[in-house]
Formats: sequence, structure tokens, C-alpha cells
Amino acid sequence: MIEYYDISGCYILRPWAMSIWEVMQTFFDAEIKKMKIKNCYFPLFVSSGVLQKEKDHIEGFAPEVAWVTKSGESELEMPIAIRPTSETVMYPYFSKWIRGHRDLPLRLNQWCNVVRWEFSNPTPFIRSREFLWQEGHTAFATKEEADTEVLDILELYRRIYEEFLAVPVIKGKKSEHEKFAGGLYTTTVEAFVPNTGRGVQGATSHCLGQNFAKMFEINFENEKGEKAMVWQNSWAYTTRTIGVMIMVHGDDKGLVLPPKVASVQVIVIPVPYKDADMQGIFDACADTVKSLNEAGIRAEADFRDNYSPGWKYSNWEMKGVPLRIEIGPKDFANKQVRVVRRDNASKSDIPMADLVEKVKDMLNNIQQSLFDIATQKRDACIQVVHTWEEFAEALGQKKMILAPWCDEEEVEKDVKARTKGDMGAAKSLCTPFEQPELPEGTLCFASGKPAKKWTYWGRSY
Ligand SMILES: O=C1CCCN[C@@H]1CCCn1cnc2cc(F)c(Cl)cc2c1=O
Ligand SMILES: [Mg+2]
Repeated sequence: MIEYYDISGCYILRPWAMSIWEVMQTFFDAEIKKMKIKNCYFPLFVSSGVLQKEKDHIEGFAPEVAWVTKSGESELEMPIAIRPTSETVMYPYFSKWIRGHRDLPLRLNQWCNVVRWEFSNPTPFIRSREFLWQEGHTAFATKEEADTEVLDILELYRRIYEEFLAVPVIKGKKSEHEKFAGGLYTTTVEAFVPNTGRGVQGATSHCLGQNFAKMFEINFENEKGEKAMVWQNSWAYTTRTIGVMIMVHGDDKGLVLPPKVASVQVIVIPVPYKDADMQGIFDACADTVKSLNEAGIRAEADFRDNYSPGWKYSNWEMKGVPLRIEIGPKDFANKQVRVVRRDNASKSDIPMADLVEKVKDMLNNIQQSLFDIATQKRDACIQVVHTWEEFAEALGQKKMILAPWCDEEEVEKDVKARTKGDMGAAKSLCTPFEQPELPEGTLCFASGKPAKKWTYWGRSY
């Protein structure tokens, strides 16, 4: 999927990974186009003056900004930053383009790369110094329109995870401490990796309020002829999505690809036999691929004559191909094929006549089964607690913890401080939109004060 690169924190995305990104991009791009959101492209470079404009909330990020300081042998007059995100690149032009209410809503998206020169341990897909994402930046006349879009986009992110990557996520709101400091509120889809017991922010959809409108003077004349500031959102998902899918579904034999995102959904392998009619078997493999492709199924045959069938079985299992079809002399004679599922290793013999329908059903079944099993495993990691002792124990058991919280930022900082350690501190992951019953008098697990809400906590990436 990737190749390591000679610059730390940077990875080559090989076709086996890029094809997953493209499937998600095709879906998301079509969906935002239905919402009348338009793609654009802004420059990679940010002048330092403009970048400093957001100084209040980016001071924490300053160490991760990558700068261009030279061209050839000569120093640049002014150093130029490589975009870590594009607010400061875009919003001066939002200010120029938005004059009256007829210019609203302005809804732009760009598919691009961003650079953040992080120093914490680089991990393929999960934490890299350059990554691909889409970043949506929208401006509205009213808060209501912005609030609505935040949730519309969050639903698309849920669909990317649950319908394509077969990964269950929890929709919720980030705490004041964890939200994007420049915004009004941040919503998120939180995934969880049972094997490591860590939560991961899957994608994010922020309402920025009028904070950036004030900073960049993005005003418009409203219908009453008054000058008003716009209400803005920004939202993104990244190539980190691929890393989450790998960790949630992978097993000891390697990748397990959900069929929706598998560039090869079915691999057809001829099983040669010394005196068998090999040409007949090869033709049967080619015909099988052809009829599956004609039905819109992404199938290939592995005719390489320098590898044994056994080697091929392991190779394609490691690459996570959802279905393998074996055609040997007996299968050929009986006009049937042997189908093997990657997710549960189950084998079945299917008459060639029924193959296309059966394969379609099996691929749908694999997609659903991967999601159901991932959901069961994730739910098994959720622990409801009421006291600090229960919280600490659940944390030690690598759980995703649902706890009643007083919603005080100081208390959240205290939880971080009290759980600091070599595994990393616990943090609030999100306050789920779906709130369980909170009986009168329930106390916060960390402060003992009256609890205001149920919130998920845990270690995270
Ligand atoms: O998450 C999104 C959705 C898409 C558009 N952007 C927002 C906020 C991004 C926060 N953020 C995240 N990382 C950053 C890193 C930096 F080096 C600098 Cl200067 C700024 C930031 C920064 O503002
Ligand atoms: Mg960061």
C-alpha cells in the first residue's frame, strides 16, 4: 500500500492504497456536488504575514509549519509557509468576493495535500508530515444555514466510514478543550481501534461562527441593507481514514478489504494439474473474469506461471482481496468454481451458471458482515463508568469509556494530568449526540460535581 520514503514522516501511496482513496473521493465529491458545493484550488504557499493573522489560535501549531526560505542559492525576501490548512490562504479572498447577500452562500472545497511538520512518532496513514485531504470552506448569511451544513457534512463522513470502510463511528461534539480553537464548535465522527484501545478522530466538521469573518473582515450587506458578518464552516477528512480501516479489519493474514473500497474484489486463480486440459481451465478463468467485469464487479485473474496456486492464495489474502475463485480440473469438469471468502475463510462450490449473482450477494454479505463484526468488537470495548476508580480500571483495560461529566474544562485538563503516562493521557473523545438518560443527581466521574452530560473518554491517536 505504501513505500517508505527517505524523508521521515513521508510515505509513497502506491496504487493499492490510492485506489481506496479514489473510491471515497468519487463518492464524497459526487455528494458535495449535489449540495452545490464547488471545487477550487488555492495555492500551496502562505505568506508569513497572512499566516500570522490567525496568531491567536495557531501559536500552538507554529512549530509544525514548514517554511520555504530559499530559491536556488538566494534567500527569499520573505519566508513562505507551506499550507498546513487553508483558512489564511482562502479567507482574504472570501472577504474580497463576498459583498452582498446575493454572493451567499459561498461553498468551496479543495482536494489537496497539506504539510504539518509533526515530531511525534510518524505512522503510515495515521500520522504523516504530508497527507491528502479535502477541505471544505463555506460562508452563509445565517447561523442556522451553517449549523445545518455542519451536520449534513458529518453525515457524509459517517457514510464514508460505515458504508464504505465498514467502520462504525460515533457522531458527537468535541469539548471546548479539544475543539478547533479558532472555531465556535467542532463536530466529529469518532472511530475506535479495539486492538490498541485507542480512539481516533475520523473526520471533523466545524462551525467557525463569525470568528474568521471578524478576523478577515468577511462582511456582506444583508437584505435590510445592513452590514453583517458571515457565518462559516470548515470540514475535512484525510488519508488517515485508510489507516483506520486497516487497523479495524486487518488480521494475522494481512489486510481485509471491504468490497466497496477493494480495487480488486475477486481474484480468479487457475489450479493447474499435470495432465489436465490447462487451456480449458485458463479460458474458464478468463471467461469468469469477463462475466464478473460485465456485471460491474472488479475481478482479475492471476495467470502468473512463476508462482504456485498456494503462493497466490497467500499473496492475495495478504492484500485483502475479499473473494478468491479457484478453478481446477474437477471444478472445470463439473462446470463449477470454488469460492473462498477472505473475511471468514469459508469455502463454497458455485455452479458457473449462477456465479455473477452469487458473487454479488457474497460481496454484499462480506461488506455487511465486516461492519457488523467491527461494531460488535467496538461495542465490547465501551465501558460505562460512574467513578474515578471505575474510569481508571477501564482505561487500563483499553476501553472507550462513557462517563457522566460536569463539562468543566479544568476538570478535563485534570483528567489528562492524572492519566499522563507512557501510553499517553486520556482525553475526551466526544459528547455523543445520542445522550443516554442522565438521572437527576448523577455526579461527574472526575470532579464529583453535578454531571451535565455523558461523554466518551479514552486514549487516542
Ligand atoms: O480541521 C479543519 C477542517 C479543514 C480546514 N481546517 C480546519 C481546522 C484546522 C485546525 N488546524 C490544524 N492544524 C494546524 C497546523 C498548523 F501548522 C497551523 Cl498554522 C494551523 C492549524 C490549524 O488551524
Ligand atoms: Mg495536528
